[in-house]
Amino acid sequence: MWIDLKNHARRVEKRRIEDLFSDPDRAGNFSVSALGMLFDFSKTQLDAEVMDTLIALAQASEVDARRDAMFSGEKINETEGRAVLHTALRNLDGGAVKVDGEDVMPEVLATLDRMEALAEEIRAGDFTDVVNIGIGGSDLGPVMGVLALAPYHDGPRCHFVSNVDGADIADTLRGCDPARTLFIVASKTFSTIETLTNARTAKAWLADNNAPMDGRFVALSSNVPAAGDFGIPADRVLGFEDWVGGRYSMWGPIGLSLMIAIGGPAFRAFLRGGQAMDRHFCSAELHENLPVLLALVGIWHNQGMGNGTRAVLPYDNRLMRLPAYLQQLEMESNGKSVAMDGSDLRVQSGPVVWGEPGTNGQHAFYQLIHQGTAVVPCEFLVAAQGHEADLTHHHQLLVANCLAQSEALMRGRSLDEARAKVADKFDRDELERQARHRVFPGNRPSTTLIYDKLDPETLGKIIALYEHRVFVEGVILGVNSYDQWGVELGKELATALGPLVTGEVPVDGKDGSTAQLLKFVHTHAG
Ligand SMILES: O=P(O)(O)OC[C@H]1O[C@](O)(CO)[C@@H](O)[C@@H]1O
Repeated sequence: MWIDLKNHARRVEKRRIEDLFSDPDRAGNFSVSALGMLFDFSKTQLDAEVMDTLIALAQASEVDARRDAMFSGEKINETEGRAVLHTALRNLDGGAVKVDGEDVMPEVLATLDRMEALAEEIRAGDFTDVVNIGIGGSDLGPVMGVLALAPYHDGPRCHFVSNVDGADIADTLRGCDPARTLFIVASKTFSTIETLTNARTAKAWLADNNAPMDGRFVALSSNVPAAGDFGIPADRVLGFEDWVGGRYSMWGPIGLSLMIAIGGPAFRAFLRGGQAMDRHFCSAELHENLPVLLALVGIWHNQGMGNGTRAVLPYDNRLMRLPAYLQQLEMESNGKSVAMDGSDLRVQSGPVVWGEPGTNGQHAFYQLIHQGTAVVPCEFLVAAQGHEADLTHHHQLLVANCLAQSEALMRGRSLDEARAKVADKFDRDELERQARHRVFPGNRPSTTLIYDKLDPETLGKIIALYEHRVFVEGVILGVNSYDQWGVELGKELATALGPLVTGEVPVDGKDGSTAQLLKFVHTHAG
């Protein structure tokens, strides 16, 4: 079937996407509306035959069966021997979920209640600032969510420190009052060097400012003993199980900073949004299933058309960290070249994901998207409504820009149109040269996800949509989307290089480049 996909790509490559709209039903046939959102993928080269192949691919990969296995607590993360049940964290009223025969829901719901009580205590206390210290999945979800739901904030200010670069914590703490700042140490393993280093610095900052440590730290971790060793008592630790992957963890304790910012009821609305997407994913037919369709469009572009990257372009400024969040979600999950069974992957691994919010990206990298030689499939996201009732003209302009971009990518501008644009400015010879620079090839694919308004429930739906998209793409590629062995080697080498950087250990046996860089550090570090 991979061959069929390539053959389809060859069949359609010269065709104009625009021409496909001579079929008056195209927009309706190549879009799906569910849960208050519309996913339009009609501005792509997909046609009924390609769709048949993609659906057949999903069926042959047993997406349905794998999905059911995931939701029922089977250990589908085979390389780590773990179940994958972040969905249980938002299963507010969905009944039992069993792992090794035991229902995990009573513990999940009790933890959610504890989390809410703690969040309310912090919101009602006299903290002005809350600093979440975490990295990767223990940072990107909460930071993305806190920015996304700014209109719902009524708690203390939330900051996020992730980078081991001392600049991150120093710049953050400069604006905080030691007497009124609470630290959240978010680390599933409680062993991540960046997070522990920052947490120790936070502790020292309190001590240096004669502020008590008591009641000033909360830990979010699966490793309660390690949090205890750090000095955070068990009653200030919110735990979660190993069946919640780091990049899928913002629905549970790791989302505490978001809950502190927006309050328990709004956080539960976020969970309800995720749960609604789970139900849709589990019940809708493949050809009407939002996550499946988003995944199939991704597979088509990445594997069929051979596009190595995809851009995520939210026309929603508060989703400014969504591209970064999706980079981890998608690239840590599906950036693999070994299949689940240990064999070499016979297709490309998942694509590079990147992006920026519109309209800012338009004034930065859209030049390449429109006129560069590589085709970058674009995924637009936009709300029908903004939050700023007195600034509707801004929102209308934002929407117009979003729609204009997908139209421009598809239509392009022909040489004749370009000539007409500049005909009165140049003489005949110069006109030809100038016109060529103003040609847009067009025929560049994009999809648009449009929703009512970015409220907590909608954010929950969008994030769960992308999570399941990654899962479906992973199943079709044949990889394990839930491990991340590719991050290990760098961590090991950084630990080994530490004493070489400090000079405790001589630089022996290193490659010439690394040795030269170390030498520069030693002579310039001051
Ligand atoms: O929450 P932890 O255990 O500190 O891990 C942070 C991040 O590090 C990784 O393990 C590797 O980058 C991510 O998967 C994870 O989100």
